[in-house]
Amino acid sequence: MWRQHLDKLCGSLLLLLLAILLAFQIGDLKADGRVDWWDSLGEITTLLVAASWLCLIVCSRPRGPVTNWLFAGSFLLVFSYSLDLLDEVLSYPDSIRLMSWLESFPAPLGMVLLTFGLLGWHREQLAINRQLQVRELFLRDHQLLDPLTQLYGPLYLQAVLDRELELHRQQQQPLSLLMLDISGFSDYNRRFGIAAGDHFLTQFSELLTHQLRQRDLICRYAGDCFVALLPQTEAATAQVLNRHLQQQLQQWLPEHSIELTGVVLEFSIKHHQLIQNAEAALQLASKELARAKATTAALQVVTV
Ligand SMILES: Nc1nc2c(ncn2[C@@H]2O[C@H](COP(=O)(O)OP(=O)(O)OP(=O)(O)O)[C@@H](O)[C@H]2O)c(=O)[nH]1
Repeated sequence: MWRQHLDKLCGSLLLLLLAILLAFQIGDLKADGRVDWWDSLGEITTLLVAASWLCLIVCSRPRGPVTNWLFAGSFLLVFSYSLDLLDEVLSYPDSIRLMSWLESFPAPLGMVLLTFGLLGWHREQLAINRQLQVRELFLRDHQLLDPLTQLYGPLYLQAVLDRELELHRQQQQPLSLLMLDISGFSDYNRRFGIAAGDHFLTQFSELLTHQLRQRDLICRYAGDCFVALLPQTEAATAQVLNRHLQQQLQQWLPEHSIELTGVVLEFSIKHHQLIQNAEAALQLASKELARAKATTAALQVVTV
């Protein structure tokens, strides 16, 4: 997991190194007797705790905005506390205030960023919990769940889509379906092996689960094909979601030529007689997906 954050880690380490070099450039070493060892011990402990937060974040979090907040927050703490510790062994001329600012300002800013990140993490966790609660209702029926990704399978999707189509007709509310295919996945399997492919599918399913809302339903429709059913959603929102997922995937796997091909079916009230049931809708989406792949379009939008 930490490899995903290599760019951030290198950039941050460089910044810290530059600040330390600057401190040695500006400051002079204090004589031994002037070092307050108890104070230093406290500062070393604080620095180690902040550094361990940073390690935990890079080892356990996928790339994304919430991780960026958490990373930036904890890095600023590490930055501030490192310079604070240097302050114990270096003394700076009274006329130069720069080191004092670099020591003092990043810590409170880091706290604020960390708080934003924790709020995001909290929201994410609530969304996952909600998904888990809904899933729990169906756990006894193992046929409905895909054993690898623990997402719903096509049988459950079909049942819910039939119900949603009925509601859509009765209540005339917008409804969209996003079908996504991972292009280049068989190549990924060949290069890295089936186990790595399985891991990829599991991670991708988690990414989908994080990105969608409480009312959305995510299913693994076939091997590398996923469907998100988006009630009360216009096609434009589904397109934004698709774009967002594309970006996440590019960041996550920049070195592999894996891409998403998507189809958005927007069920319009006017044309609803064209699509009678879930089976017909899924067949149409599969057909449009094949067409999008043939024309190398990233996304096909169809109103039915
Ligand atoms: N690791 C792994 N691979 C799977 C699983 N289910 C299906 N696959 C593989 O997924 C691939 C799906 O085939 P394709 O849709 O032709 O793969 P693709 O390379 O993405 O081809 P295009 O979508 O046409 O670009 C096949 O290589 C399957 O072996 C699974 O559970 N785990």
